[in-house]
Amino acid sequence: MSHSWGYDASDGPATWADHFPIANGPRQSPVNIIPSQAQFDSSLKPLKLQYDPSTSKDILNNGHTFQVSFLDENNSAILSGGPVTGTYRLKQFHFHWGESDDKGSEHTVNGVKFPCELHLVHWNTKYANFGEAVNKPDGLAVVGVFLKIGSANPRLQKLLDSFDSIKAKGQQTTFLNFDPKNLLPASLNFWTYEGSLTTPPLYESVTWIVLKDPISVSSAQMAKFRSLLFSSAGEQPRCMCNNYRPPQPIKGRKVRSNFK
Ligand SMILES: NS(=O)(=O)c1ccc2c(c1)[C@H]1CCC[C@H]1[C@@H](c1ccc(O)cc1Cl)N2
Ligand SMILES: [Zn+2]
Repeated sequence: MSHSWGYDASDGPATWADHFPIANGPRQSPVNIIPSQAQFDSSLKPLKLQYDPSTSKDILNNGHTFQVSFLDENNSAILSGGPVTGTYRLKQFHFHWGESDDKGSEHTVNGVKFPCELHLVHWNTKYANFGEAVNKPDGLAVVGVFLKIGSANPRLQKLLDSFDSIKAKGQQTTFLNFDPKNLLPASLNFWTYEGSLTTPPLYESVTWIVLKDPISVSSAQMAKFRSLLFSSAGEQPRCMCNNYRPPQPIKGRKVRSNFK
């Protein structure tokens, strides 16, 4: 039975090292990105994201966030190029957000928090499956996309419309024909660094690819994110928000960019 963890004072990020000592490891995520200290690397290839809407499967409230999972038996939805070698398959995407619009992202830029951050999780096909890849140093590639308060984003609407059926922990519903490409900004300019999962088990297995440009979300749409619950049906309702880990020490790591 894996140890239960959360985001409260009693079980949140400050306590995770008690059961997951890697929390104090050398390549933990997220980090604060300081653009002026990032190194432009002309050898970085353009990021290639080739997604297939027919691979989307379901949407689940897992008690920490909500996630949309994808069929990953073939190379229909893949990431390649950028900082990685080989082909990584899309497994799922999920978000992190705050109780108010002034916080919620995991990565920060010059110390600035965004209200929300999207993570698209991909696993390295040099391994047999996700479970084999998840704890290998080159096992995962996660694309991070910031959400910035602005006009309502119609591309989020299908997600928001499903929230009433996944309000509580453990609730799941089918979620077909969703193209995650629609959640990406126009530019795929990115920062990249070697890091970890941002929640337990905090495996140091992630090549992070954080896009420079945000997508928009309205304040009203953010309020809908906060209608989800950490708690199961029938339990005392607990608002699903502030499900973000704060930036971790960079410990000498270099953040590279594919843009000047
Ligand atoms: N914020 S994030 O993108 O860094 C992040 C953090 C933790 C976890 C996930 C994503 C998801 C997606 C990949 C692993 C999966 C989960 C996990 C970890 C280990 C497992 O053995 C199984 C699962 Cl399902 N935990
Ligand atoms: Zn995440």
